[in-house]
Amino acid sequence: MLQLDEKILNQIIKPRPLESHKGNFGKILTVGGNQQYGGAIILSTAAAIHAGAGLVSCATSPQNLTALHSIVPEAMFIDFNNKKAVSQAAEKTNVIVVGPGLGIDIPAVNILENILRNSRKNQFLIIDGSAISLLADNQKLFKFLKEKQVIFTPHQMEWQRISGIKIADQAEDTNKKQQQKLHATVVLKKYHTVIYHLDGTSSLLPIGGPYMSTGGMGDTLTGIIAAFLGQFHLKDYEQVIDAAVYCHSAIAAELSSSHYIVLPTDIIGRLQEFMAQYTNS
Ligand SMILES: NC(=O)C1=CN([C@@H]2O[C@H](COP(=O)(O)OP(=O)(O)OC[C@H]3O[C@@H](n4cnc5c(N)ncnc54)[C@H](OP(=O)(O)O)[C@@H]3O)[C@@H](O)[C@H]2O)[C@@H](O)CC1
Ligand SMILES: Nc1ncnc2c1ncn2[C@@H]1O[C@H](COP(=O)(O)OP(=O)(O)O)[C@@H](O)[C@H]1O
Ligand SMILES: [Mg+2]
Repeated sequence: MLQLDEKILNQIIKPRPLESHKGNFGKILTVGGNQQYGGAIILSTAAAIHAGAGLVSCATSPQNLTALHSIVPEAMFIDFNNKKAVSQAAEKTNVIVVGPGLGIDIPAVNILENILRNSRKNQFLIIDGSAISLLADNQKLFKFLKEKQVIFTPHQMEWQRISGIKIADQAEDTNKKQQQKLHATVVLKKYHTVIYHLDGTSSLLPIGGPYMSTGGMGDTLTGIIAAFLGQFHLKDYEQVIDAAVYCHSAIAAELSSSHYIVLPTDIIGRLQEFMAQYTNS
C-alpha cells in the first residue's frame, strides 16, 4: 500500500494557465441538504469553491437558499425538488457530488435516481453520506453506475452498509475485493483513511486525527475532491483524489497545533492560502 506524503500535493497542485477562465476549472453540481441537514451540502459547496472550482451549483432544499448565499454567494442555487432543473444541471457538469445531508426518505431516493439517470460516462460522480446508505437499500439503482467514473466516500458504517463487511472485519483484502466488485474508487474514511483504486492499488493517509471528529468533516472532503477533479486534469485521476484527501487532513493537522479541535469551516477558510504554497513547482 502506498503511503501518501506531501509530495502528492506538489505533483497535483499547479499554477493556473494564464489563458483560462472559470469554465476551465470545473463545473460542479452538489446535491443534498434536506430540511434537517442543510449544513452538510453548504459545507460541501463552500469547500468546492474555496478549493478552486470554477463554477459551482448547489441543488438543495429551498429552505437552505438564504444560508447558502450568505455563506457562499459564489454558488448558484437549484431547488432539488425541481426534477427538470436538476437533470439539466446534471447533464452540464464535470463533477457531481451527491449525498451530503440528502436524507434517506422517499423524496431523497427520487432525487438520487434522477441524478444517477442523468449523469454521463465522462463525468465524475462522488457518492457520499445518505446517497451511500440509499444505494445500499435500493440495489436497483446500481445499474445507473455502470461504466461511470464513480467515487464512493464512506465512513466505516456506510462502508458496512454498501459492502456488507462488518466494521470489525474491514481488513485490506476483504475491502479490496468488495471495492473491485463495485468498479469504483472507494475512499474509506477513518483514522488513517485508505483509498482503494480501480487498478487494485491503494493509498494510505498517514495524517489526520481525532481533532477532525466533528460533524460535517466528511461533507467538506467531498467538495475538496470535486474541486480537485474539476481543475487538475490528469489521466490518472485517482492521484488527484489522493491529493484532495491528503490536502483536507494536512490542513487539519497544521491547524491542530494551535486548535484543540479543527472545524470543517476552519479547513474551508484555510484552503486558498494552503494551496498557494504548492504552486511554485
Ligand atoms: N451539519 C449537517 O448538516 C450534517 C449532516 N450530516 C449528514 O447526515 C447524514 C447522515 O450521516 P451520519 O454519518 O451522521 O449518520 P449515519 O450514516 O447513520 O452514520 C452514523 C452511524 O454510524 C456509526 N458509525 C460507526 N463507525 C463510524 C464512523 N467511522 N464514522 C461515523 N459513524 C460511524 C455511528 O455510530 P455511533 O456514533 O453511534 O457510535 C452511527 O450509528 C448524511 O447525509 C450526512 O452527510 C452529517 O455529516 C453531520 C453534519
Ligand atoms: N479520529 C480521526 N482520525 C482521523 N480522521 C478522522 C477522525 N475522525 C474523523 N476523521 C475524518 O473526518 C471525516 C469524517 O467523515 P464523515 O464521518 O463522513 O463526517 P460527516 O458525515 O459528519 O461530514 C473523514 O475524513 C475522517 O477521516
Ligand atoms: Mg459523511
